[in-house]
Amino acid sequence: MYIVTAKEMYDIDHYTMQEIGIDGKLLMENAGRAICGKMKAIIRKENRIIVFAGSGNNGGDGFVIARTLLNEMYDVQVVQVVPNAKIKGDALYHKQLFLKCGGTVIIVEQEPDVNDLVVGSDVIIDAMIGIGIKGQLREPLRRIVDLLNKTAAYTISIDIPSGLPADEGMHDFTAVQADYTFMVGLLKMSAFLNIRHPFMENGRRFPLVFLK
Ligand SMILES: NC(=O)C1=CN([C@@H]2O[C@H](COP(=O)(O)OP(=O)(O)OC[C@H]3O[C@@H](n4cnc5c(N)ncnc54)[C@H](OP(=O)(O)O)[C@@H]3O)[C@@H](O)[C@H]2O)[C@H](O)CC1
Ligand SMILES: [K+]
Repeated sequence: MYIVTAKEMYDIDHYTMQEIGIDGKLLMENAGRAICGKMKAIIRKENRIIVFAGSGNNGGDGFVIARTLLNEMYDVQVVQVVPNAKIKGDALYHKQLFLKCGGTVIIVEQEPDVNDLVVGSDVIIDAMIGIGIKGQLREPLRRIVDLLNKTAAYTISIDIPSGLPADEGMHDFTAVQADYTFMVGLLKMSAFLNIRHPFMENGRRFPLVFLK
């Protein structure tokens, strides 16, 4: 079993893209589809599902997941937690595919009633930030994480619960208390550090799934 730091994961991704030649868009597609395949054991067609998508590639994974679920007739929409200008590169490509497939993207800064959306949902998919997190969560993510942690909806985090530090060295933080976490590629060190214990003590599980 390999457990990697954020830097090691980035090095492996870089090697996969630059040396092997697999395009980043394809890596993202594979990650999102593999997670969807496993997720179907947890979610149901009648569930109202919201994907919270952030600005980086973790958000890109979220757009792939949203499109895959939409195309399989799940009731899913995306809440984008950053302005449009922040979505770039591979994530923007997958956002556009989702929109062209008929998907709905609600942008947090234009939507005052995110709370109402969350209250009316059964499943939250947290694709706001993965291993690219730096320091403590900034607004509006901090407020959204607090909101998600109060909801009764089943919360599934992609790669790591948003806000959880990717590596050692940080102890004061706010993060999503996930009911389930799907890790992308390899197991991340953050899952094995003492810092994750408060998330378990709060009564929510943090199981790991290793996806090749
Ligand atoms: N391993 C694989 O096979 C693959 C993994 N993928 C997924 O990609 C993420 C890592 O993607 P990356 O773009 O490097 O980073 P993130 O999406 O986690 O986050 C970057 C964005 O987050 C913003 N940010 C950073 N710190 C904060 C903070 N404290 N508060 C708020 N926002 C923050 C940052 O914004 P800036 O304005 O600071 O630049 C970034 O926009 C990995 O976890 C996997 O899920 C890929 O799909 C490829 C395959
Ligand atoms: K996440």
